[in-house]
Amino acid sequence: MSIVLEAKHINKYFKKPVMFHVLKDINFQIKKGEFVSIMGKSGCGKSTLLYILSTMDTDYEGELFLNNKLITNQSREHLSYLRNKHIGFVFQFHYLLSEFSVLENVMLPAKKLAKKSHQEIEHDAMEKLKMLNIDHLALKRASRISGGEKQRVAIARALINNPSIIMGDEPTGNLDSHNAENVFNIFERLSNEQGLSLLVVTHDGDFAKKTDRIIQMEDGKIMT
Ligand SMILES: Nc1ncnc2c1ncn2[C@@H]1O[C@H](COP(=O)(O)OP(=O)(O)OP(=O)(O)O)[C@@H](O)[C@H]1O
Repeated sequence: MSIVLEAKHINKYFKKPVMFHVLKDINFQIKKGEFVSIMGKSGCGKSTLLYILSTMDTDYEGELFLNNKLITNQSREHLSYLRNKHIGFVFQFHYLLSEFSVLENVMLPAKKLAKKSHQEIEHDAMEKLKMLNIDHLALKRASRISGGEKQRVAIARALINNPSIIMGDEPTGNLDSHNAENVFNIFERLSNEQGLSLLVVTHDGDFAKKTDRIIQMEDGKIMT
C-alpha cells in the first residue's frame, strides 16, 4: 500500500529559555487509508510533532515526505500550497468564521487554492455537507449551529480540497460522548470507503483503541 506521510529521524530542539531536546529521532510511516492515533502524557511532544508534520513548523532536523516527495526545506509559499492542497486539519476548537455561513466556511480553502470556479467550489462544498448529513445547515450562520454540527462543518472544510491526509489535534476534545462517537464514525468511513489517511492526536483512550494503530509517545520518543 502506498505511503502518504513519512517522518525520518525527526529531531527538534527548543532553544529558549534553555536548550530542550523535545523530539528525539522520530520515525514512522502513514499508509494510504490508515487511521492512526497519537497518544501520550501531557508535555511528551504530540502537538510539537503535529506542527512539524503539518508543515507549519519548519525548524527541525530530519526529513519529511508527503506522497513520497521530500518536503523538508521547501519555501514557505510552496509549503502553504502543499498544506492547503494535501492536508486537512481538524482541531479541538473548530475555528469557523462565525459571521460567515456554513457553506462559505467550507468553500474557503478551495477559494484560497483558486483552481476552480465559484460554482464548482459551491457544488463540491454542498457534496461534502451532504456526505456529513449537514447540507440542511448550508445557509445558516456558523455561529447559529451546535458544537457537534460545527465540528462536522470543520471536517467538511478539511475535506474540500480532497486532501491526502487529515490531521487532527484533539478533534473530539470539546465534544460530548455522542458527538465524539459521531466524529470517530465519520473518520472511520473516510478511511475505509475513501482511502483517506488520518492522523489524530487524542487523550481519549476509547477513541484511540478503535483506530488502526496507536503511536504511543513518551518524553519526545515513539515507544510503539
Ligand atoms: N515554544 C516553546 N518553547 C519551549 N518549550 C516548549 C514550547 N512549546 C512547547 N514546549 C515544551 O515542549 C514540550 C512538549 O510540548 P507539546 O505541546 O508538544 O506537548 P503535548 O504532548 O502536545 O502536550 P498536551 O497533551 O498537554 O497538549 C513541553 O514540555 C512544553 O512545555
